[in-house]
Amino acid sequence: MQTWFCDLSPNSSKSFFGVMGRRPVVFSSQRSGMSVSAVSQSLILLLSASAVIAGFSPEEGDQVNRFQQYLRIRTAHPNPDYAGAVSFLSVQAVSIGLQTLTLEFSPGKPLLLLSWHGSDPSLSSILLNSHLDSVPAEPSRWIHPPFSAYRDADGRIFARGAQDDKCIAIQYLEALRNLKARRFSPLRSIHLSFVPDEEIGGADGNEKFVASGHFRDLKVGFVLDEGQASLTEEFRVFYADRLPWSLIVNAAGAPGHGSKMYDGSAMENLMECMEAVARFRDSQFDLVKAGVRAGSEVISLNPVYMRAGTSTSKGFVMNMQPSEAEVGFDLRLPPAEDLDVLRKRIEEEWAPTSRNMTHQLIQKGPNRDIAGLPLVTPTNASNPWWTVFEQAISASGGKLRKPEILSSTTDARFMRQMGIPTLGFSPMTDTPILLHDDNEFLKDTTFLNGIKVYENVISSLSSFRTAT
Ligand SMILES: CSCC[C@H](NC=O)C(=O)O
Ligand SMILES: [Zn+2]
Ligand SMILES: [Zn+2]
Repeated sequence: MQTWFCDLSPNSSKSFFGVMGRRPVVFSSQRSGMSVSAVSQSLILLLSASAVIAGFSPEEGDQVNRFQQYLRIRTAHPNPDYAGAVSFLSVQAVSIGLQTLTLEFSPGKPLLLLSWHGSDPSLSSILLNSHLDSVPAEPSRWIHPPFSAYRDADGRIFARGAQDDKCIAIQYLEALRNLKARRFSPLRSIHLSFVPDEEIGGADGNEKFVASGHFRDLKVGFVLDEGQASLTEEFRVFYADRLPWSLIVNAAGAPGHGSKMYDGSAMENLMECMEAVARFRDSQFDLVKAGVRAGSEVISLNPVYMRAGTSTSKGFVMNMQPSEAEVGFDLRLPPAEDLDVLRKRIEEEWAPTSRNMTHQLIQKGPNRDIAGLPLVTPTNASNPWWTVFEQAISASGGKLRKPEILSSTTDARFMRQMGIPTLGFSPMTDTPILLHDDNEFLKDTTFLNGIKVYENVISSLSSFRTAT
């Protein structure tokens, strides 16, 4: 493994991320001798710009300003500016006094790891995770450009990533900045990971990180990762993700004249598949509509593409029935679901070979932890971390809604796979849920309140003695 000193001067990010060696490459470590002059150059640039915002203290104005700066980095797929994001966050980390380490498990996909060492190294650490990347945005559909971080008269800050999940990245950092200023001293080490590629499945990001020696050496006992906004005054917390599957069904059949009705065409076979799938989908959705189950407690299933027809440079041929047709589905399964039952249903009802159908099932990530258990973090007294977390939320004057399963899927599943208790939590109350949506925003006051919540949560978790 190679080690590189970090140069945080404004123009350096392209060059130092361009250097590759055997994986993972360690690019920087403050401890191992970061260039002071290069860092201070960036710090002067950053810290001299004190932001004055009416109604906020100078410190709060600066915190909002730093959030906006991070939001302006173009981290959307398919070409996220990982180097820019890591460079910005590294400068923040140095200004706070955190140890920095940049890892690269996959070329061009850096992972930033920050550490504040606790006074009792025999205790396990806590890890605060967020992802660097964002989903794309369609600027024409936004009322303010998606990478402007425009703050309107109501304090709403518009940006792709404002909720998902650049807010928590800066809130973690600002909470640590405040704790340092209060001379807080953690018993347990506090680590922050900023990982690439969560939005596209995490295979080159967190999945590789948790399997590495770097991760093992952190001795992580508990993880906080992203959650979702809450429409009410209660915070939401997530103890599991749904398991993501991609299903591709191919149907074959005799081609024929568009005017002829006959049995066994590829399209007829595919329609049979779609009808069977639609019946199952209704059975699940009806449970949600009737209020019997939450949306994340059923199996969701949605067609995401269809491919069929005989096409020429002039378009589809309208009087030919094709010999092949294909449909792709996004499926999400609650964590304790019996996978074999669903596999059997696919084989027998949705894509039976007897109807000339084949299928491909791609499971994205693990569904069991290293002990063979479902990827679920207990939210009761059996998990002392839960108790500490819950009490810290109450102590900060917050209320928690009943713990939920997350509808979608995050990198938390990789930490749960290692048997580490992991909660999904983003402190956003009274906020519309706008992740992956147009006009994603977060209010400045909600953002600032989240910093206070994390101060309580992080200080409690890192002072907690009895769990190992
Ligand atoms: C299939 S894993 C992809 C992870 C992605 N995460 C956020 O949206 C999701 O689609 O849920
Ligand atoms: Zn996210
Ligand atoms: Zn997302």
